[in-house]
Amino acid sequence: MAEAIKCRGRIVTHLYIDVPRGTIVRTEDGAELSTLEEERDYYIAARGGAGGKGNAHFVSSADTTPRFAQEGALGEDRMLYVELKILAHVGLIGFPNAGKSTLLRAISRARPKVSPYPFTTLHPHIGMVVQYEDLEQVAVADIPGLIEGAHKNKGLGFAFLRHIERCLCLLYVIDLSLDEPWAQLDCLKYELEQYQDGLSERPNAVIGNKMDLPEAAANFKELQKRVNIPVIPISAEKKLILKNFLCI
Ligand SMILES: Nc1nc2c(ncn2[C@@H]2O[C@H](COP(=O)(O)OP(=O)(O)OP(=O)(O)O)[C@@H](O)[C@H]2O)c(=O)[nH]1
Ligand SMILES: [Mg+2]
Repeated sequence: MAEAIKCRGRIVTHLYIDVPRGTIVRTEDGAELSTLEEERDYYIAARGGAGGKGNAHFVSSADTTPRFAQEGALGEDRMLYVELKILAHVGLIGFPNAGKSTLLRAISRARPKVSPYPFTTLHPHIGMVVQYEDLEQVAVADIPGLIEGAHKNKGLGFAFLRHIERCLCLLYVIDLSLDEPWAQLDCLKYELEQYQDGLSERPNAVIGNKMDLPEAAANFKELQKRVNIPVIPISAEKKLILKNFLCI
């Protein structure tokens, strides 16, 4: 979502927008003015007006200590919209009920709601996950569930797909308790591709969830045969990675 900010340049001083990396600055009608990509990028949101003449300028033999100073001109006054382009490093992509929120709860301190019915998550939740030695953190976004036809704006539709566009890599979360789980993966990728060419091929991995359920093991093996990258078998609910199934 773009956020509106009102900018007023003061006299002489300009007003700079100081925002996180990957922010787009837009006008009220949506035209892009600037993208702030790097750490020290800035955008002059509103220019300050010219300064007035100070007291010293009005010194004369008749008035050696003038108490008068000229006011400067007013600066620009603008309404701009700022939109954060990058939502997270990793986006959790899956059908409703696949266990995305359960997974985010298992790997971070984020607390998105979990329940046994679809469309529990309506807005993205971000969890900060691993803290590496260099203190770099990985932001993982739990994104609302996708359904077939999302690219035609079905279900949560475009809103959902727009969030995915803002993730650097994707984790496809597949519910292994359902028959033919590869159909979930094909459908998810198809919807992403229909929305934007190449989106489904962002750096990605496949997570097979709900491995604690009896029917999941057979489905996992079949899914693994059909995709050309390793599927990671987990139970988000039990906080387990089933290493004996891993084919890495
Ligand atoms: N048995 C089992 N159940 C799970 C597992 N992970 C999630 N669930 C259950 O699946 C249901 C849906 O989980 P959520 O995490 O809410 O699913 P979601 O993908 O976030 O769903 P939406 O928000 O609707 O997109 C809940 O009842 C969870 O308890 C798992 O590893 N094993
Ligand atoms: Mg959810």
